[in-house]
Amino acid sequence: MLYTTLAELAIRSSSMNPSIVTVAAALVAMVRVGPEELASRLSEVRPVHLFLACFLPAAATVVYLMLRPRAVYLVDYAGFRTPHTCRIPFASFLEHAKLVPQLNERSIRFMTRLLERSGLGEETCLPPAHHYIGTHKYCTVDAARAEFELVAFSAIDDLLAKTGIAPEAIDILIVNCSLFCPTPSLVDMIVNKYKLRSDIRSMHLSGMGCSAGLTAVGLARNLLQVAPHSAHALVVSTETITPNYYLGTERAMLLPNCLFRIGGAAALLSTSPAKARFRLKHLIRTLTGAQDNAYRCVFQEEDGEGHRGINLSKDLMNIAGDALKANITAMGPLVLPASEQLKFAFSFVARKVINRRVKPYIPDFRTAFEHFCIHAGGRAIIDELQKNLGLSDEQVEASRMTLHKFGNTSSSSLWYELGYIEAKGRMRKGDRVWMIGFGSGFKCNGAAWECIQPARNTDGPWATSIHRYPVDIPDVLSH
Ligand SMILES: CC(C)(COP(=O)(O)OP(=O)(O)OC[C@H]1O[C@@H](n2cnc3c(N)ncnc32)[C@H](O)[C@@H]1OP(=O)(O)O)[C@@H](O)C(=O)NCCC(=O)NCCSC(=O)CC(=O)O
Repeated sequence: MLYTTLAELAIRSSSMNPSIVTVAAALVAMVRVGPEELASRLSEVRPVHLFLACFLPAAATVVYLMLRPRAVYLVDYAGFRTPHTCRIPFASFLEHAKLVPQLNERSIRFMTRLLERSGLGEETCLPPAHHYIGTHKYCTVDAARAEFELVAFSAIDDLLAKTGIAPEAIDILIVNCSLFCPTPSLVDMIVNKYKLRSDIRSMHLSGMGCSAGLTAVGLARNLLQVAPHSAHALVVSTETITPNYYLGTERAMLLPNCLFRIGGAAALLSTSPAKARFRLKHLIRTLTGAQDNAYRCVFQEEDGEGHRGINLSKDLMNIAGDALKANITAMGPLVLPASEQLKFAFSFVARKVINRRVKPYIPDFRTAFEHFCIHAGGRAIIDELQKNLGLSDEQVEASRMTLHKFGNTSSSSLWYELGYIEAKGRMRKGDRVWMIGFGSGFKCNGAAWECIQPARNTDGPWATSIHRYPVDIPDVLSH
């Protein structure tokens, strides 16, 4: 009787733990049957039954553990600290542009207008070659390599110093850089510089646009599933600006000259939680390139006069909005609390069944994330996301300030933003971060991280300027 009561108590008090409930239930059953009946039943058990009873659950557990996806962690990351010598205030940028014979007065006026409205500040940087007069003559393959070396090697040096990981411990190396793709590849340059192992798995993602940083993280996550336990994957994300200065007069191709700036970041991922700072919870990739307008909205081409550049479509904001919708439809169920999902489901059903004019419910992602890193692709992108996701000014502060301080640094902008949040001391253990990248293709990639260990110091690209941020960014900058 006492045993029965104890077991029943155990069942009640352990309502949250199924294994305790199972053991307690077995105990109750045994007590109810009685010792003699139990002994006679046990004597009927044959060795084969015992073997199967032990072996099958053990085998199932081993198979489950082997097939279960391994958790992937961000050990740490480091952003390239832009040197003061590469700074390009608006006045210098425009004065320099006036000296480029291919650019006419109308183009200069247009670029001036764009810069004033772009959300960029006076401290963004261009690579050394863009500071020379007669720029195009200096934009050689050697100069482009030098830019990559400056950015990537500095970021990797910082990362290795921070993490204390030796280069030989790197098992996987992925570089994403969209527009500069030399041979030997950028990956080979890193292997050569750091004398990495000959059995390293290495990949260079080119032509994949500004959202490729998260594509690289997703690829690293997948490769880490089949690598030895506790393997390390180094991801380097950058865009080499040197060979991409547009020298024509097409407005849609002049826009990148005004927005893109030098920058890059290195991130170390591992399946080992030791020393890790963040855990990768989810990564969702959306590619809408099957639609012609989405495919062509960020397009490298030659203009009518043969000048090569990147054509940014005016339709980009609508296309990005559609890609975002598809991405959050997949991300939402994984991260949103049940209440938000129910509200969304009700509005969906109401629209389908009752009236199509019922406003669709946009889930409140602030219930799922404490921090947001939105690709700093341009002021309009951040404005649009802030509006669509109902984010506060503080929640988009990291994106706006990154655009102001560093410009559009392509895929590395997300890491500068994470760095901003940490440098401001806003990251807490357990906080959830949503990174949203956009880029040519057209792609929208999203990653959800959980903080395990906030940064211990503010060393990094924001170290010398964080005390001046946030700054006020007017819609139109007046000089
Ligand atoms: C450039 C802006 C800051 C300007 O903002 P404003 O709202 O103040 O002004 P606006 O939109 O009226 O534009 C000002 C003038 O520029 C012109 N204009 C704007 N965008 C243009 C475009 N893509 N092509 C040609 N002209 C363009 C407008 O017609 C207008 O000229 P007029 O007054 O004469 O009509 C903003 O439009 C912006 O942030 N756009 C998004 C930039 C972008 O595409 N970023 C993604 C980069 S790609 C990326 O990051 C990923 C990747 O590469 O993979």
